[in-house]
Amino acid sequence: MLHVDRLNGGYLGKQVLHDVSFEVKKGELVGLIGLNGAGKSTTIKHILGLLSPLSGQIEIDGETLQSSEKKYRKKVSYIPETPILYETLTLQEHIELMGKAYDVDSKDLTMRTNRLAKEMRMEKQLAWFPSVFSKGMRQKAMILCALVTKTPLLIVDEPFVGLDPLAIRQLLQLFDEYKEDCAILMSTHILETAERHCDRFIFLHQGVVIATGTAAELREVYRLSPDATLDDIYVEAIASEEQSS
Ligand SMILES: Nc1ncnc2c1ncn2[C@@H]1O[C@H](COP(=O)(O)OP(=O)(O)OP(=O)(O)O)[C@@H](O)[C@H]1O
Repeated sequence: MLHVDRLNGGYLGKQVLHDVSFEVKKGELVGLIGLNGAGKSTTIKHILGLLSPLSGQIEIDGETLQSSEKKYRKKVSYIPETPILYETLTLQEHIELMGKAYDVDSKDLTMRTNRLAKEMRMEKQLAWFPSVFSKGMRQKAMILCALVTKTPLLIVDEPFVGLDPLAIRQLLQLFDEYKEDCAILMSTHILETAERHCDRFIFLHQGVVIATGTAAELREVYRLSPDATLDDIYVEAIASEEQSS
């Protein structure tokens, strides 16, 4: 669903990503893991088309920004780490705006909204303005806005910050359903949760992909015992990278 091929990118005068290649297939929830400053958000900004690559290609469900910007943008939705909401629109109006932007059939939109609002315990809040939302409610609002679109690719940046334990569990269940016919790329530092719910992992270090695979595959790569956690694997990956550089 998502193919990132030899991506070199970053900001004006500062290359951050070096030959980054990976893919996320339909049916997968893939964890993008890296230290602070590793380049996770920069990778996400490139996939969302907010930054232009120096070289390389990004394809979502057969489309690139070059082949058709409009089609490409409709194939990806995004849950940002920091909620961005319009203070003059209710949550319901935010969702309607998303529906229009992504051409979601109005019946489907109503059905998805009702269901997701119920599951995320946000039914009452549909009529509220963001100014009266708690931090967690703002985050849940962003989640609802992204999930109603049902795009082939969902990108999620640190989704658990500010959510209560029940909401985290509900969100992970929603991800499980969402990925049945879509793909999800999730950046997170919460390795314990990632280990339990992600199908595969991409380790990004100093703008370079140093390893990809399932937890079992990565344990083999780093010759770790079968009970090594993702945390152990990640620490080993960084140590061996720093030793060899
Ligand atoms: N707007 C910007 N202009 C220039 N450099 C930037 C900009 N944003 C980030 N960077 C740099 O790009 C590099 C990668 O940052 P990025 O935000 O992608 O890291 P990250 O992996 O998402 O980190 P974190 O886990 O802390 O969120 C860092 O060296 C950072 O200083």
